[in-house]
Amino acid sequence: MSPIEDLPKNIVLVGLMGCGKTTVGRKLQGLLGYPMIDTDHLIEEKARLSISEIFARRGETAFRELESAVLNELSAPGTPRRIIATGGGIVGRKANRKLLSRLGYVVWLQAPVDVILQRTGRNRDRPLLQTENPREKIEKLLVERSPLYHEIADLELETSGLETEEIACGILESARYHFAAKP
Ligand SMILES: Nc1ncnc2c1ncn2[C@@H]1O[C@H](COP(=O)(O)OP(=O)(O)O)[C@@H](O)[C@H]1O
Ligand SMILES: O=C(O)C1=C[C@@H](OP(=O)(O)O)[C@@H](O)[C@H](O)C1
Ligand SMILES: [Mg+2]
Repeated sequence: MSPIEDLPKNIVLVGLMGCGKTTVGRKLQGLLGYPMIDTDHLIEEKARLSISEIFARRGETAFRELESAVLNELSAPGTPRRIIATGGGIVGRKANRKLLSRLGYVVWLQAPVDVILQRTGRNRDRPLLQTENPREKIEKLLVERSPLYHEIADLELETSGLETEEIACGILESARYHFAAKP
């Protein structure tokens, strides 16, 4: 596989919780050997609290403020190219969508609701899903957010049934094609 350095932009992963942004981001890092950043991890470092603690102690609005602040920092000019995994709700704000579009090649990772439920049911670190009916919540978020992901996506990828390595390789192949077609 040829190196990513020929790609002119970051790779940005968006999509609902459990679609594999963090995991595929790590896989891309492994394949390419250059840094992967997860906005949720930057938020946790900044707040010195876990995502669940931020939601519990400060509320979702405070979390969204931190998320926008981190995205602004990542958008500063002159930063080296990276793989950026985002939190599923980052597309909620219009200003964030604008920054994400500018930041890189945006990949929307998708999965059916059943698969998302299965993948996210393994742990309790997603406060939005700590409800009586997580399926209903995922369905609602899917309806609300799908047009927002679509608005900024350069690539839309269904991930169910695919290994994370296959997804990462597919992203690289598509990104190369995209930038070759549009230098
Ligand atoms: N393509 C995949 N196939 C199987 N399991 C996956 C796949 N992508 C992610 N997972 C698993 O689903 C869970 C959620 O993945 P994660 O990367 O945290 O998603 P996100 O960051 O989009 O919320 C993790 O346990 C991860 O190992
Ligand atoms: O969809 C959301 O609003 C959220 C998704 C989470 O990230 P992942 O999509 O990586 O799970 C995390 O940012 C937070 O729990 C809120
Ligand atoms: Mg994640």
